[in-house]
Amino acid sequence: MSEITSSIPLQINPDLQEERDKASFNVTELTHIIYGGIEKTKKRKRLEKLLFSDPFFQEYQNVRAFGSRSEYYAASVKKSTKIFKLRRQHKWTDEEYETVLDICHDDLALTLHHTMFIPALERLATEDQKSKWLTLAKQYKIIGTYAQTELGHGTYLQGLETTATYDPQTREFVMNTPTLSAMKWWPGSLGKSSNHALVLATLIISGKKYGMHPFLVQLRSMDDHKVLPGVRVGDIGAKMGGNSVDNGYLILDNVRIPRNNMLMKNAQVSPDGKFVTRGPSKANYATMMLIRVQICTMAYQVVSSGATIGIRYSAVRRQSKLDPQDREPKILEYQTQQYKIFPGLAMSYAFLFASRSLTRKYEEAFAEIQRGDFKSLPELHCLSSGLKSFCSEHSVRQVEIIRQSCGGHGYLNAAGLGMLVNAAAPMITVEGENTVMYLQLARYILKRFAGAMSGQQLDGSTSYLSMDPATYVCPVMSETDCRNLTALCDIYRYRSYMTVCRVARQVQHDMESDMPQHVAINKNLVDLVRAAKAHSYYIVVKDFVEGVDALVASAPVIKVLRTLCCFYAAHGIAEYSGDFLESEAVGLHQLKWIKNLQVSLLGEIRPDAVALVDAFDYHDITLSSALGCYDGNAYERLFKSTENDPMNKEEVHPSYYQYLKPFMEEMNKSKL
Ligand SMILES: CC/C=C\C/C=C\C/C=C\CCCC(=O)SCCNC(=O)CCNC(=O)[C@H](O)C(C)(C)COP(=O)(O)OP(=O)(O)OC[C@H]1O[C@@H](n2cnc3c(N)ncnc32)[C@H](O)[C@@H]1OP(=O)(O)O
Ligand SMILES: Cc1cc2nc3c(=O)[nH]c(=O)nc-3n(C[C@H](O)[C@H](O)[C@H](O)COP(=O)(O)OP(=O)(O)OC[C@H]3O[C@@H](n4cnc5c(N)ncnc54)[C@H](O)[C@@H]3O)c2cc1C
Repeated sequence: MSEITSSIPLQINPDLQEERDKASFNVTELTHIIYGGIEKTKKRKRLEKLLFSDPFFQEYQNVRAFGSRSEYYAASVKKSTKIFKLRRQHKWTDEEYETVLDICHDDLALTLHHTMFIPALERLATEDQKSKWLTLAKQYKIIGTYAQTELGHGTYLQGLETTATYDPQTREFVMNTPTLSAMKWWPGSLGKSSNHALVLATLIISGKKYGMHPFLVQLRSMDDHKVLPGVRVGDIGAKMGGNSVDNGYLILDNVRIPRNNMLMKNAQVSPDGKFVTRGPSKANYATMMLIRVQICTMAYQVVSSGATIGIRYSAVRRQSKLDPQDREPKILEYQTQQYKIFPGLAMSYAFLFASRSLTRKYEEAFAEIQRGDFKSLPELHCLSSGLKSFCSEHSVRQVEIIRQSCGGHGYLNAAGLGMLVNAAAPMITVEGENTVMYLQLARYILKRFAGAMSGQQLDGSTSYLSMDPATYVCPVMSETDCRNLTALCDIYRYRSYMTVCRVARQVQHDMESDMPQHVAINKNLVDLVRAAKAHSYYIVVKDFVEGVDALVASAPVIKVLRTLCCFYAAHGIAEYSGDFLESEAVGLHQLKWIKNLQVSLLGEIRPDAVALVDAFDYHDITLSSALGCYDGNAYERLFKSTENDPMNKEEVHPSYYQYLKPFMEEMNKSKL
């Protein structure tokens, strides 16, 4: 009788335990730092226990892995409603609710209601409108989405074709989709879930266009969820990932809504059709900025989840030989394996500090904006655009590298990595496609650089553009200097300065050669994006260094974070060495030292790798990975996962009787 069963051992895999035993720092201390203190960690654990004691959350994983699209969507609606009900029952604060969403770590079918519809009402509605709709939305008496993107335009908001034409006779707006390309296409939770949508449309009064404004449109009956007259709505189809969400299309055929359904915090239309605006013209873009900031945090969650799976698995997977006399080593021993996974580990901590710093700046600026002071808006728009792009681009790429580092098993859904990559991939596109967002930052940097050239004193994230480049001497004079975080940060700053300076000069030169501005800009777009990336890299490194410097923690925790920070900065210089050399931020000697350091840091990080991912403290259900489970019993869990596979339900699959059996019979009879 075979001893092989699909039961999961009760004990931790000794290979993983060995890693935990040799950690140089206290994991719990780092967990508290990551989650903002002991109380917050405890609260998160309580919420986790409450959620995951319900067997539904375990069952949900199976539907996610093996269910049809429709079953997955239905389970996700159930999950959303369960969470909404729990929120009411336990009177969760907004912060507690955010924590629950982080724990769930998965696209909820009704996610847009929470992530965009409510924040948009908060930002774009008047106080009167809020007391009506925000209250209804928060009580889930209406379910809404944010319908901005159209089939023809997502990026270029001035090109949106949906119209809201004011009719002063009836004091209504007529909402219309005039062309195929004008139909709303992509909004999450639109296809099947929402009964309301915040529709972003071009306002027209007496034939004159007044730009993009938000309008609340009811789509479905509140009695039976049937689609209302004049409305056509549906799901846009299966996607690479995120298939629990019903991204939808919407066609409005001259649907009339009351005047008060235009959200009028930033601009009003009076009953007799007069248009009055308040605040800057981009005030209606406020919700997008919030989500861009949140995407940086999502990028941290994505890459830290990937790193957790990759590192735990690499500590229990043994393969090949290093020492011919010894047993097969853990794959984590191979330097090449460390080189694939540790950049993701270091990036996780870099993005933790960078997203924290960005969120703080956002909250400060948002408070000012609420008071009617918009002075920090341009800086915040550009900082969030750049970091959203940088963090999403790097995290998605890194998790794919980690997936590859897990060999064949990384390709299984049960590994959790493919789903993670596919669910995270849209971060690159949503809330402003990354290239477009980098270019928003580049445009701002060019203006600031021109200001600095004309003697303006700059503040904020671009203040370094007023530096005198002639004073720069590479601060790394010896191999030991390479460990100096301030020196590494200075190298990034100078590389960014030079990249900006070069493209600014080129654009200026092209324009002085009588090239129209738009031609000169287009001729330099690649370098403009490169400048925006260099600036964003500098900001992330700076936030990491400053974050670690400001930490109040034990010496071992500080030491391990400084090592990671050093590795993150050194790895970036090695990876983009061409840019660093070209800008003369480093010379060949320094580059060689930094590359050597990068490799030797792999060995320094190695003993703490498992502890560093344990500190993220992800629940197994949140990670949803047979390879990355806390107990390290990866093989048992992989085998166990096959039990739920509908392919294994019957010993003989129905397709055998339908196709294979008759085919085999035919083949056996054949004389050929
Ligand atoms: C694990 C999880 C994984 C995945 C998650 C996936 C999905 C779930 C999450 C979210 C759902 C996604 C929801 C959406 O995608 S909603 C749709 C989002 N759409 C966009 O973001 C559109 C992008 N386009 C734009 O924002 C704009 O069109 C633009 C590119 C910025 C250009 O705007 P435009 O009006 O044409 O302006 P310009 O003429 O180019 O610039 C004028 C001036 O305005 C400044 N500006 C632009 N935007 C802003 C802003 N938001 N705030 C402040 N200022 C802004 C711009 O810098 C320029 O300034 P100048 O001083 O240079 O004139
Ligand atoms: C999963 C998912 C969920 C979404 N959810 C929502 C939602 O809830 N609500 C909503 O309204 N929308 C939603 N969207 C739409 C999303 O916001 C848009 O797809 C996004 O803004 C990008 O716009 P686009 O698709 O028009 O890309 P395009 O602009 O067509 O981009 C295509 C290419 O053109 C390039 N390009 C475009 N303009 C420029 C330029 N000016 N300079 C240089 N290059 C340029 C881009 O860099 C890119 O390479 C969602 C999309 C996805 C994938």
